[in-house]
Amino acid sequence: MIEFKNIKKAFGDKEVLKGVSGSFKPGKTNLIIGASGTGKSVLLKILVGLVEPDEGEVIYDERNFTKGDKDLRTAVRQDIGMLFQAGALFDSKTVEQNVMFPLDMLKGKAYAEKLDRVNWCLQRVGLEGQNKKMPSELSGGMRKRVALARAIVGDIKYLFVDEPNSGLDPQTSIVVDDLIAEITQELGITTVIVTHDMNSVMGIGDHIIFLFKGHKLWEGNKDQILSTDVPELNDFVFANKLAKSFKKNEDEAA
Ligand SMILES: Nc1ncnc2c1ncn2[C@@H]1O[C@H](COP(=O)(O)OP(=O)(O)OP(=O)(O)O)[C@@H](O)[C@H]1O
Repeated sequence: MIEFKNIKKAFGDKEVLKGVSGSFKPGKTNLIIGASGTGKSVLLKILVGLVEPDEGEVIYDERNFTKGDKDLRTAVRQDIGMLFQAGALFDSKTVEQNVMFPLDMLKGKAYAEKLDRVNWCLQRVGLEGQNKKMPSELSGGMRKRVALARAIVGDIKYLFVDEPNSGLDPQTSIVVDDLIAEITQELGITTVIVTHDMNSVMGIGDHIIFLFKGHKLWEGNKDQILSTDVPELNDFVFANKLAKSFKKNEDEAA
């Protein structure tokens, strides 16, 4: 389980996070949602230690990541897999080399052992036998799956994903979302996804945190979100015209 308590962060005089707390459980896809600029990515970066909070703490299975020493932080980091937008594939490396990259950082593993793990991950994301392909030969959805294989290659406990569907069409997005949710359940890992894609919310939102202007305004699951009476969340959920017209019809029928 990942717990975060009273997280505050400002950049200059701009307070981005104003005391956000919560927890994420294993085997679940946990989503952080909210409008643009509301602090979702900053919270994600604080959780993984890329940004330090001004106040508050992050605890991984009773290990205090914020206050822990270097060894504790290194141990937690080794349990973390990341699939971030900026973490694109290396264009000059093959699929196999890309996925193996995190394992190459760890000393003491034999190549055959690393290759076994890479092949297992590639098979799990539906890319068995694509080892020697170059990223340029793959579709956007396949590249995302390679990045997912790379994120889980290190026998992780926690998976962090920033906007998994950016640049993907709606159908491919669902395939990637479902794959992340299946892997989360199978491996019993704690997955945290930042998104503003309502399809993801409705498809894989086991646990959802809604951020608004630096506060956690609501939390719940995909079955509860449509009947929320929090106006700011309603505006977010029913932001597009199609969803608005559904809502209007439902309200009129009630
Ligand atoms: N390193 C930084 N220095 C200064 N300001 C920053 C920094 N990182 C983030 N911010 C500011 O913090 C605010 C929240 O940014 P964040 O990226 O978390 O938003 P977000 O909710 O993820 O939005 P989006 O959905 O558009 O990605 C923004 O106003 C952003 O400009």
